[in-house]
Amino acid sequence: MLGEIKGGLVVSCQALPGEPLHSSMIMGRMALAAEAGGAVGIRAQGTEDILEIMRVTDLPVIGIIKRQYADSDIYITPTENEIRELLRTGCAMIALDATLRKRPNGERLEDLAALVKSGNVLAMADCSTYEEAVNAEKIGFDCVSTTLCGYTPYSENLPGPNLALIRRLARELSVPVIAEGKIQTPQELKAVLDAGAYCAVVGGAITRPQEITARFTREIGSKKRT
Ligand SMILES: CC(=O)N[C@H](C=O)[C@@H](O)[C@H](O)[C@H](O)COP(=O)(O)O
Repeated sequence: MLGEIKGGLVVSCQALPGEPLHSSMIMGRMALAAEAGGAVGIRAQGTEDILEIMRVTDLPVIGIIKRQYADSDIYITPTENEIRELLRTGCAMIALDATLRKRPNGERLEDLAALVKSGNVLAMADCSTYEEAVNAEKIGFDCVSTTLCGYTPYSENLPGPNLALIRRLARELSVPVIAEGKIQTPQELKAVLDAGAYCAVVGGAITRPQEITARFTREIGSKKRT
């Protein structure tokens, strides 16, 4: 599967409860549109969306489940329960928070990576810093991503993708480095690949129309009706 996504664009099709497009049917259609536009893979949240996307497209799916636990800030595939749910979908890769923060139920990252791999599924490490990505490679993840850079209190929070981090990781790690997070334009997509990313994941700029609309309205001063 990693070979299939090399050098390409993976589109993240996610709408959580409370978002305007929250619907498996709509996420399936988003994925179809992404496929028609040349995407090489889809990242999706929740078993219903993943199954619908796998039903309507031929693209490999990176599956996650976002869930909050009271005893931890980690919410992207936080525990072995979410991994077991994802393994049942047959998705090609499972991504999980690979930060070094305390996990729910005191679970250990290395055990979770091993659980993913025990299902013959690739494990993707969502990281926020260089050190986290190095650790993820060491404990056996198949690829690392910059998904959480700017989303942990201690990581560098830039308005766009962190090109310096991508460049450093691509130079120093052996596993593929996937650029994910804050890629807003085709030019930024090109820039992350030029910085050495193996492939890139773009979400909101393609699949969250409320964010796209807000980027336009901000430019002219919003005339939101009350
Ligand atoms: C931090 C976090 O929770 N990121 C989530 C991870 O799955 C998604 O909400 C993002 O949309 C995804 O990472 C793609 O990023 P962007 O939408 O910026 O292109």
